[in-house]
Amino acid sequence: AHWGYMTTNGPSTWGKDFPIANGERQSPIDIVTTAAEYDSDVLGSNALSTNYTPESEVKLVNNGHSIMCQITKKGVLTGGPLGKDEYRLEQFHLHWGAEDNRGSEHTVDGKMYASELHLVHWNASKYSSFADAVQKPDGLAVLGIFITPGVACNQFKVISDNCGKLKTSGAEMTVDTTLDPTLLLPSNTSDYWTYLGSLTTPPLFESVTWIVFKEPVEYSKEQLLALRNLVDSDGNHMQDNYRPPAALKQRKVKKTFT
Ligand SMILES: NS(=O)(=O)c1ccc(CCNC(=O)Nc2ccc(Cl)cc2)cc1
Ligand SMILES: [Zn+2]
Repeated sequence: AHWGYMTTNGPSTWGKDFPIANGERQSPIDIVTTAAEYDSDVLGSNALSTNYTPESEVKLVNNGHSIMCQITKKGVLTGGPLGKDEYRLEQFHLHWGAEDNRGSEHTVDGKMYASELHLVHWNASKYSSFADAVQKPDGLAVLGIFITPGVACNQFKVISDNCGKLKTSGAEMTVDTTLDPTLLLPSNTSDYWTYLGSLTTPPLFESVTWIVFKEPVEYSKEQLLALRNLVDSDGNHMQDNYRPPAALKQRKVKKTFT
């Protein structure tokens, strides 16, 4: 059966088809803030920098386990733990709960946020495509942004206002409006945790340099409700589409702030 988030096909069953689920660098993790190591050279050498070109139209897909925005413009992430390598923005998507008390994949000292936004990039300095990079240990970089209920996020409106038209799995649509991925980021992009991990959904490849921002962004209750009204590939409400934290094993989490 297709993997999902229900009892019958959820995270505890993924190891059957994807044995790497119990690997050495799986994601997400619980970020234990006191154990994270301040690493000035992650910060010192060159600050993390994003250079995104605003999308002139927004391509949305309900892929059966999340809502995804496919990026067509050139967008580059570099610096920080990525060094000089340039990572190209490929897509972004989210994970969320049925209620505000859960929904993020990474947790901070055990605290779960209502949702988590993932901006997925692939290493264009070393590989020729996303598919080529997706299985390489330094192939991907994902920005993790925590979402908390509050004021509406204007840049996210194009997604939340169109969830109703993307109800069923496989639904796609192109919205003729601009979207600047930079405006989906928190105001403070200097303070983050970073560690080596994996895709948080099957195929769970251990190819991701994770960069999780400390500062959450706010979405309105209505915007969070719009996500919960999406329907997954089994015809159920797409909710609680998050993987719980995996074992840290022999890894260190670094932080850029004291
Ligand atoms: N939640 S997340 O941000 O960790 C995350 C980001 C990206 C994916 C990509 C899934 N898609 C994929 O794996 N595609 C693929 C697989 C094999 C080949 Cl050979 C080619 C393409 C999954 C989770
Ligand atoms: Zn994700």
